[in-house]
Amino acid sequence: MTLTGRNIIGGRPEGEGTAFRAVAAATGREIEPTFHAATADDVDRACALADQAFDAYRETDPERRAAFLEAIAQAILDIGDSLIVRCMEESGLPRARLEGERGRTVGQLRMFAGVLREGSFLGVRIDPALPDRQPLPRPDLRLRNVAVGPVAVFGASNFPLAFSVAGGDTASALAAGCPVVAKAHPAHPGTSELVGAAVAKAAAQCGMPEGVFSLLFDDGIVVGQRLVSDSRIAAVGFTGSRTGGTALMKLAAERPVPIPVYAEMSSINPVVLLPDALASRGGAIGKAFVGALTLGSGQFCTNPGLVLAVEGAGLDAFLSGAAAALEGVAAQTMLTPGIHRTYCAGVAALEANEAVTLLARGRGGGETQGQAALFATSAAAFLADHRLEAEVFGAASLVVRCRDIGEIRAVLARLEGQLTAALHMEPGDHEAARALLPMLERRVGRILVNGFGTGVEVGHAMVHGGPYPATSDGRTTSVGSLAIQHFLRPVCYQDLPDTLLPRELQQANPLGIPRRIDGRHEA
Ligand SMILES: NC(=O)C1=CN([C@@H]2O[C@H](COP(=O)(O)OP(=O)(O)OC[C@H]3O[C@@H](n4cnc5c(N)ncnc54)[C@H](OP(=O)(O)O)[C@@H]3O)[C@@H](O)[C@H]2O)C=CC1
Ligand SMILES: O=C(O)CCC(=O)C(=O)O
Repeated sequence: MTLTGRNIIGGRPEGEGTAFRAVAAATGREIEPTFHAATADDVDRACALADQAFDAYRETDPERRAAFLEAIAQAILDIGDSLIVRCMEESGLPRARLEGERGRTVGQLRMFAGVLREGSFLGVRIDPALPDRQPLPRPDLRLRNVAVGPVAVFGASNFPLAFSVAGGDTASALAAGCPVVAKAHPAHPGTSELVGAAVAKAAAQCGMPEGVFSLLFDDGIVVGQRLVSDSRIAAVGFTGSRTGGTALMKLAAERPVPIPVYAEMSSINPVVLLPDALASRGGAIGKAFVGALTLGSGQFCTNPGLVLAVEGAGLDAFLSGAAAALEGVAAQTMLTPGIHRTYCAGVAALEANEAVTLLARGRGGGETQGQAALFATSAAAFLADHRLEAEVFGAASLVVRCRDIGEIRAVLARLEGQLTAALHMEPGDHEAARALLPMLERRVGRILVNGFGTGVEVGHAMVHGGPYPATSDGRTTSVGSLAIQHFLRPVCYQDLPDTLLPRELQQANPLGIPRRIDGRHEA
């Protein structure tokens, strides 16, 4: 497909706004074609069409929406290798990673098709009338979840496929019955147009209303701000920086009608190395840790940015194993010049901190490449300096040397909300781990053992979330089937005649979906 460089509004390429070009991540050179940022009129039209599409789209049969999601998945695969090639050029990410990410994107869309067919996302609850109840009769009460309305989705720079135009937020919003207006990340506009055209093609094939999906470009923040401020937008999905996410939360909260922003933001993902694990395999954990730290140049919100351990021979073995592995790691191209600059500034700030020691660095590289780095400090210094808790987005991590488990607890108690926490343990560490679990449950969305949080599994039991600032709303997840809850809200129907009820609530259960009757699952 030839790129047009134009927004996709109601299925058509449109727009003559400010021109900009994509930049090749590896060279910093501009790439063809010229893209056009959405104007105020473009944003208005995309939102108006989404609003017009909403009522028809939200009442489409779950089966039709499932077929639509599957058609999007197929249309993305049908783009073929040109999608991977363009994405490699724009993001600097390697082929194998992007092919895997495409598989995840397609898998995610298909998973939500399965969620629609299974039906429990509708959350149907029925409390049948009790006309003879004393002292008062009970009315007939029937609850189902409905779609919230048009959703604005912000593509993420670090996952140009799985967290972007047809990524998790778009898949869950479309599954819920919400039209989507996607804002392409300016780091990969060509990839975004290719995927956006695939979504538009699938919408046309499946006879969906034209406003069900639009894609808008911008190389600044104005389009995103207009979108979040538009009265027809009912919710926002975002993956990116804490600065960007909190700015959008503020904007959404200040609207005449405030709306939820589901932002997945910063996390340093503490890794706790417990004593027996360190004693028995400290060096091997160090090597595995470097693999997780440097994957994708560390540009993951699940990157292990903080390591906590009690001082001793086991920690020394971990550090030697990690340093030896890190010194062999080549510098890797980072996603954008801005992300590279921010990473270098974060590393420089750690280097300049007198309480921090540089333990090892990866191999040096070119102007756009991130050089991995491992630092250490004491628990006392960490507790005294809030700056050491800041996310350095890239392959840098800080080891906090603790005198005992009590200091590990003290550091964990200080941490902000996180996406993940990892515990490395042997059976002899179980008691120590048990004592840490309640503290971790309060602070993180996912607790894992003998591994690292990078590479989130897409499934039904996944939580990719966590208390603020990991996300704007720790009650939910942005990966996995539960993410559909972002874009649903419950409505109760009291004493409606059966013929007026939506089909999922009708007495005969014509859709054959799981329901709770009087608090119990229907047999
Ligand atoms: N923890 C994580 O998962 C991630 C963290 N980051 C962090 O974010 C930094 C920048 O990376 P980036 O991916 O561009 O993330 P940003 O949060 O800066 O941007 C994400 C998207 O939001 C838009 N945006 C940002 N701020 C606003 C605002 N105030 N109003 C409206 N829209 C806004 C951006 O537009 P535009 O780009 O046009 O300005 C972009 O489309 C990284 O260096 C890293 O520190 C990044 C990715 C993931
Ligand atoms: O580790 C992953 O697979 C997902 C990471 C993520 O959500 C992010 O970096 O934004």
